[in-house]
Amino acid sequence: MIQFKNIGVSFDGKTVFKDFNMHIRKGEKILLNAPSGKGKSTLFKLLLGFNKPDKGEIILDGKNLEKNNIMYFRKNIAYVSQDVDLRNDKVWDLILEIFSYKSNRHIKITKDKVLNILRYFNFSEDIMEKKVSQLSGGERQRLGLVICIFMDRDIWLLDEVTSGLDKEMKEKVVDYVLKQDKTVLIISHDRVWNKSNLVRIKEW
Ligand SMILES: Nc1ncnc2c1ncn2[C@@H]1O[C@H](COP(=O)(O)OP(=O)(O)OP(=O)(O)O)[C@@H](O)[C@H]1O
Repeated sequence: MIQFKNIGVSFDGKTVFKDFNMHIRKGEKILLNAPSGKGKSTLFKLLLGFNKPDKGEIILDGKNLEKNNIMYFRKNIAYVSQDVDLRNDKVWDLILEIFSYKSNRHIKITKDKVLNILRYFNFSEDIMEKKVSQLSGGERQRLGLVICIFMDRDIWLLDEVTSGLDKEMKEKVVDYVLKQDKTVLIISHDRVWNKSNLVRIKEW
C-alpha cells in the first residue's frame, strides 16, 4: 500500500537517509523505532509531501508521489503532530470548522458522536466550551487524536500521541488505535506500543 523505495535525504549536507526502504501493507500498525534525529518525523513529512527526498520513490496505492498528486496522498492521511497545533477556538467551534473544509465536508459529525468519543478518552462534556489554549498538553494531544478519528482517513500518522498521558490513558489510546481498520505509523518512545503483537517494529 505504501512504499518508501531507496530514499535519500540530506539537510545542509548532513545525510539523514542514504538508502531507506520500507513496505507497509494495508491495515498494518508500525512503530518507527530509531534514535532521535534519525528521521522518523521526516518520514511523515515525506509522505505528506512537505519534504521532498533527494532520491528515491514514495508510492501510495501504486501512485508515485509527485507534485500533481500530492493531494491524493494528503486526502488519505490524517496526521497528529507532536505539538498538536490547533487554532485557539472553542473546541466545538474548532471541530465544526475542521469538518467544514472541502476535504472533510462529506463527513457527517454530530455533537453526540463527538461527545461519545471524547468521553471514551476521559474528557467531560464541558470540554466543548473550552478554548484550545485552556487545554493541557495531554488534552490537546487527545483532542488531536479524536479529530484524526473523525477524519476517517485510511492512513494515520501519529507522532508521540501518548507522551503526555498517564498510564491508564496511554493504554486506552493504544487499545483504540490497534483495533482500527487503518494503516497506522507510530512514532513513540512509550513502551506501551511494544506490548502488542499487532504492532510491527521498524528499526534503523
Ligand atoms: N527542514 C529541515 N531543515 C534542516 N534540517 C532538518 C529539517 N528537518 C529535519 N532536519 C534534521 O534532520 C534530522 C532528522 O530529524 P527528524 O525530526 O526527522 O528526526 P526524528 O527521528 O523524528 O527525531 P526525534 O526523535 O528527536 O523527534 C535532524 O537532525 C533534524 O535536525
